[in-house]
Amino acid sequence: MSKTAMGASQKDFESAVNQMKLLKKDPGNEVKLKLYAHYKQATEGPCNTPKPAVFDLINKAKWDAWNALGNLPKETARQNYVDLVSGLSSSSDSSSQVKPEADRKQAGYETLVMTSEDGITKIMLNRPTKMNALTTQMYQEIMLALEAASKDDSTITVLTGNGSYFSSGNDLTNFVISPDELEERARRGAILLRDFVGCFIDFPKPLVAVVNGPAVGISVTILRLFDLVYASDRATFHTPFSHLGQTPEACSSYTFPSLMGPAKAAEMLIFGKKLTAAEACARGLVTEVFPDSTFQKEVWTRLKAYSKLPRNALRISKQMIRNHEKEKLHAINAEESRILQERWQSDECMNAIMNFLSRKAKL
Ligand SMILES: CCCCC/C=C/CC(=O)SCCNC(=O)CCNC(=O)[C@H](O)C(C)(C)COP(=O)(O)OP(=O)(O)OC[C@H]1O[C@@H](n2cnc3c(N)ncnc32)[C@H](O)[C@@H]1OP(=O)(O)O
Repeated sequence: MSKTAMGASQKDFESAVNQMKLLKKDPGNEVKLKLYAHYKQATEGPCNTPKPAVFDLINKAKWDAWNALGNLPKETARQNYVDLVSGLSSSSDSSSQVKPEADRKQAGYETLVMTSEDGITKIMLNRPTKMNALTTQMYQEIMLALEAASKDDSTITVLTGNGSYFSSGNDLTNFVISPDELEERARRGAILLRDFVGCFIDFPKPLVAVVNGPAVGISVTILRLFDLVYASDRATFHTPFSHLGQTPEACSSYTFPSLMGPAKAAEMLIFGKKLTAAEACARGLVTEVFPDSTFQKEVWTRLKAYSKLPRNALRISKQMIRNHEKEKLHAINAEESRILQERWQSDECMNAIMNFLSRKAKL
């Protein structure tokens, strides 16, 4: 359907709304937000509801999209909605029976690649030239991806990295800010960290880390919140918090001592000892280590077999194992985030980051 001088009729609009309900292919978050915004504008006019809280990510993204339409007339919003749906329907009509890889990829993420196939949703960190260092945008996209994965019809969710690293942890340029912004940014950083870790604590389905290479910082500490951790023998596990003037996060101040004993946990979390994959496996942080040459093949064969197990049984068993600790983990997460909010404003932390950025220090 194309634009006419009269614009789309109410009947065209209603038919587009019905067509959307029949759409088989997920159009991705970006398009869904546009559709939502134009639907609201067409039916209710300019955005008229209070802005959701900053950590209510999904409702805030929806509100932002609607609010961005300003005073766009209802008729124009109706026409835009009809055009958007028409574009989606024709592209899904022309899709072939066997979907190519690009089609299975879900749109709407800039820093991740998210795919769903064979009962497995894979979230791949996708900043290989920066060793998958985690930017603010990436933390937010991972939360959105986990939220989507928790509701899709897959059995297992996997997090992995593209390129040679699993992840080099927090992107240290997240802290490159002027001194007058520091307090506010530290406050927002602590909220983001708490919400990010909270998504892993609450994730309802079996969650698997496919650790394809070295892992640093938060990409190590978060692993204890996964149900399976498979590692290549090329992977290393490094938490250099003290070197950075920082302190443990992702509940590791509690989970690591309970997993490996306080003496071994101290070696990692206080003194920054880097572990090989075999050492991490011996300490219970990693489930199994595979030779790098056969890593992907062996791991994905295993996961495809697991994904055929009864979905609800897997989910309920995961929740039974995890639920005992949930409340405690949320409390620890909040406390660790609060302590880091202070640390990020310390001279020790600022100096360490400046050293990294001026290349005086590398881990
Ligand atoms: C909301 C906030 C939540 C905060 C939660 C807190 C978490 C704490 C942590 O995660 S602490 C861990 C922080 N990570 C680091 O300290 C790692 C820093 N990086 C390095 O030491 C090295 O880059 C390396 C050892 C990971 C890899 O070294 P290598 O020599 O192999 O490669 P390069 O250094 O040349 O890296 C290639 C480019 O990638 C950039 N980069 C890598 N990691 C990070 C990072 N963590 N932050 C920012 N940038 C990173 C690196 O700068 C290179 O970029 P360039 O090509 O533009 O120079």
